[in-house]
Amino acid sequence: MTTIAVLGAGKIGEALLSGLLQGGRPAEELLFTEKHPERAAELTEQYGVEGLDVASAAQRADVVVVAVKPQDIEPLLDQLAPVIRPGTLVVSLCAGLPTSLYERRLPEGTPVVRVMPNTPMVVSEAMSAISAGKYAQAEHLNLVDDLLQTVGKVARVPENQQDAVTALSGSGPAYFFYLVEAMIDAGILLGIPRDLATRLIIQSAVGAAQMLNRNDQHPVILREAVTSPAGTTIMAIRELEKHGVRAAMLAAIEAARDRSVELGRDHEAD
Ligand SMILES: NC(=O)C1=CN([C@@H]2O[C@H](COP(=O)(O)OP(=O)(O)OC[C@H]3O[C@@H](n4cnc5c(N)ncnc54)[C@H](OP(=O)(O)O)[C@@H]3O)[C@@H](O)[C@H]2O)C=CC1
Ligand SMILES: O=C(O)[C@@H]1CCC=N1
Repeated sequence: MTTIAVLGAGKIGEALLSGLLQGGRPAEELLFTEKHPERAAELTEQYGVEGLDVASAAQRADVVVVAVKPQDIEPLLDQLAPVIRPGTLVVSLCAGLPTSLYERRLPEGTPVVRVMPNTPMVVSEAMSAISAGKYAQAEHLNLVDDLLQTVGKVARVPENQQDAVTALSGSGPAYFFYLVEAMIDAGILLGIPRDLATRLIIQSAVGAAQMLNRNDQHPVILREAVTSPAGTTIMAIRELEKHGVRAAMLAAIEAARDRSVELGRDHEAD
């Protein structure tokens, strides 16, 4: 039995708890900590998972998953450092934070794995990228890989790619939601009722995602197959190009990468 404590059961922490439960992990093997007692009570009622304080969770956990905002890491490490048991595996889900931060602040030799997951974890379709810290061995990386495979797909990446990965797949679902939102608005502009516009666009997104997921055709080929000569799609593509949507996407993802780097810099050693 491997006991996993999620420290900070907010959006991604809750997604992980619910994904692991859906993946068949028993509630008795999961713990969480939360700042607000009302939220902790709600989560326990909904998932049957026990909420504890950091010290009690650290006493019982074999794996500690850190899922607080990067800006909240320092007080959490202050709480964790004196109570974590030797050999406990620390898994960080935090954007920007390097494994070296944990290695510096927690007892010497603490194994750390940095992970960038995403919220489709709630439907067991997460994309998680994992990187080993200085003291993490193959067994630690394998354990995290197995754990995350129950909630989606896993890629192993060098830690120096994690800021870019954060910008691509960590934030990635938000870009798709944004696009869906904009397309539904376009439906409203064209006089389609919101419910119908929403159904049309969501099913188009689901179908397109499944075609992409078949892995046998490049997105360009799929787009070309929709784009008839002198037809409707090419008129739309011309507008997208005119408005610089591709360039906007490149600049947006670069800005997200830069913010991830900045979040890590805030916690560099003096
Ligand atoms: N949301 C996402 O799609 C993704 C997020 N991440 C990363 O996951 C982390 C969490 O993000 P997200 O879930 O969105 O953020 P949330 O703010 O939703 O969740 C963090 C939770 O932790 C609580 N918290 C803060 N400090 C402590 C503490 N010392 N002990 C216990 N609980 C604490 C917060 O309470 P309070 O709100 O009161 O401060 C909040 O409920 C971030 O580092 C983010 O970079 C990674 C990938 C995707
Ligand atoms: O926006 C954020 O900072 C977090 C990290 C990746 C997705 N959400």
